[in-house]
Amino acid sequence: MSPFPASSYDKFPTVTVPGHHQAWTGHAAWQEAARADKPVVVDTYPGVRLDELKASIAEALPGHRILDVEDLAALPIADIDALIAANLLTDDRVFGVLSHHTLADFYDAGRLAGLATRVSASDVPVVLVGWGAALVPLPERTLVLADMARWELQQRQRAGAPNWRCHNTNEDNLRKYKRSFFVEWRVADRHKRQMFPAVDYVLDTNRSIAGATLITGETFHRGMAAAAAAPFRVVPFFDPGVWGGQWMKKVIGLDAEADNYAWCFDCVPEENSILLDVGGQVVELPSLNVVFTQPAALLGPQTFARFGAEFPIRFDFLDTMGGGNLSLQVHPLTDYIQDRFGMHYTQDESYYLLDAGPDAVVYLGLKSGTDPAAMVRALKEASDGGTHFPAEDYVNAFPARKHDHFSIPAGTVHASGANSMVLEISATPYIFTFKMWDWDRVGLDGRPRPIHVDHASRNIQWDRDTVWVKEQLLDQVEELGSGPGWTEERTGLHELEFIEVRRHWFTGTVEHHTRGTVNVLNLVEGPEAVVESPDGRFEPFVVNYAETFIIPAAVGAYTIRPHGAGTGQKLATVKAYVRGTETDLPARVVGRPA
Ligand SMILES: O=P(O)(O)OC[C@H]1O[C@@H](O)[C@@H](O)[C@@H](O)[C@@H]1O
Repeated sequence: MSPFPASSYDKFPTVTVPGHHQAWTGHAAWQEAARADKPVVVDTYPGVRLDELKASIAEALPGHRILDVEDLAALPIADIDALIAANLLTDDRVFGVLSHHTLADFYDAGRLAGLATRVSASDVPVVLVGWGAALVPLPERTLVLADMARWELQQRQRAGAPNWRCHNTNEDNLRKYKRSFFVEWRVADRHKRQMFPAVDYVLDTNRSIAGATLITGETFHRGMAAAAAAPFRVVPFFDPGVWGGQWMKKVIGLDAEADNYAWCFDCVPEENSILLDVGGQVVELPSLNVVFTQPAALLGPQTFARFGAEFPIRFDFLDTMGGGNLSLQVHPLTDYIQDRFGMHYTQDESYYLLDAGPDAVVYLGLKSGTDPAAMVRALKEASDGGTHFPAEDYVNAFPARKHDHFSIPAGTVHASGANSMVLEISATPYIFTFKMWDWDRVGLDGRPRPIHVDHASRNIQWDRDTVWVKEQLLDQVEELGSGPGWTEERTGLHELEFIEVRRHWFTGTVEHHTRGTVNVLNLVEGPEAVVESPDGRFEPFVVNYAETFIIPAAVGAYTIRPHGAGTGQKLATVKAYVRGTETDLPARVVGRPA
């Protein structure tokens, strides 16, 4: 294993909103929102602490009447439970079916209309609050979106927060997450997207209600447009796990006292946040807002046409250095994930090794000659009866070295072994892991982690054996071109997957072009590089070792060269994009904003 490289990895990247913009905090925020002589409507993302919010508004605006729209007009939770029962189905702790409800389904339309009448008849100014406050049919209003990133919501759930209007403080976190993932967040994002064109203000409630910062809708939209016009990074988050390791602590500079860190999600815009610098004040918002408000500029017309307002590429880290094996697992085929869970596309993956111990292996594909029935029987016995599953008898273990790239098309049995530092370059879905064997251990909560042998056995592609994996998935690197001070290679992914990955090794300047589609990169070798615009369209953007960064489709031409501590060294980036979405049409023809 190479000594852990030190990195200046930036854990709090920000996007500067150009121009002069104001932000308000505390009482000043509510006074600003109430400035116009109109009812104030504060629509909250589910999970925002409503009691604190109401108390804080009451303190700042003592002359106002505050009406909680949820208490006054939402359906009883038992009725909502009945409506969404089909989405949460079964006893399964993890998997449900994606909801296609709208927030209006969870409300009594008559009561919403009654609230509107009450507001117009009120002799004092009114503030409406709650998830769905914007559904009250008012002729005029000041609309505030109180927003929050999913990652913060998960932390709150782990600390005891219930689901929306539920009394499930002590429920298993996986079940809380399931209700959020399959229902609440789908409905909330659908509702939020409708509000974006009309928002007067956006409130960042990620930290505290008392310290919540307010910006205008115009500042918000400028910030989103700024993100989609230049290279940017989302805010990474780090999570411990049963197999977690020690590498990220040292390289990224995380809490040395923590037991381990397993995951770093540093490009999962669905869950991450983005930091906007608004005149020196930092505002945190879900990075998904960039995807929703700027889909064509960010994704490019062809990726948007194919996926909708959805960021299809996921980069994350899996650190098992000094830790354990991931569960032995398989991901669903597209046909299965659509049929069973209502997802549009599946969890195709790949592991790029940022670093590897001398004993590191990737478990990948079945041993040639494996008898499917015998393997499924052994897995079932192990999960039912607590017997040992001899994984090595059934599954290949290939040595893994730094800079190896393993493709893992859905349906292929796999796991990263201990003592590996993986950069996952995968399709965005991330919870559809069918664990088959968890190496005789329990999860961090002391309970066995959920095992899904039945789902797994319906998805394993039994012909992906030793021979197939060696031919199709190992050592696929192909040199594509070179120039002064650089070479370009294709490292993956397998032809069954939709992501193309190019690696550049360079000592000089490499010319890149988005060709009308979003690029996601990581500096996988060398301490520091700079991304520049040949025609000065964006400020030089410095990236450090192991940082993932997004180049929006609208950027067009950009260059990357060694910089600062990286000057004079041989560096490498990996770059991912959706195959077949590049276009050589001029930008104006493909709809790039002016
Ligand atoms: O099931 P465990 O062991 O936690 O591993 C789960 C991890 O596996 C990897 O292959 C990927 O699918 C990750 O997205 C996932 O988080």
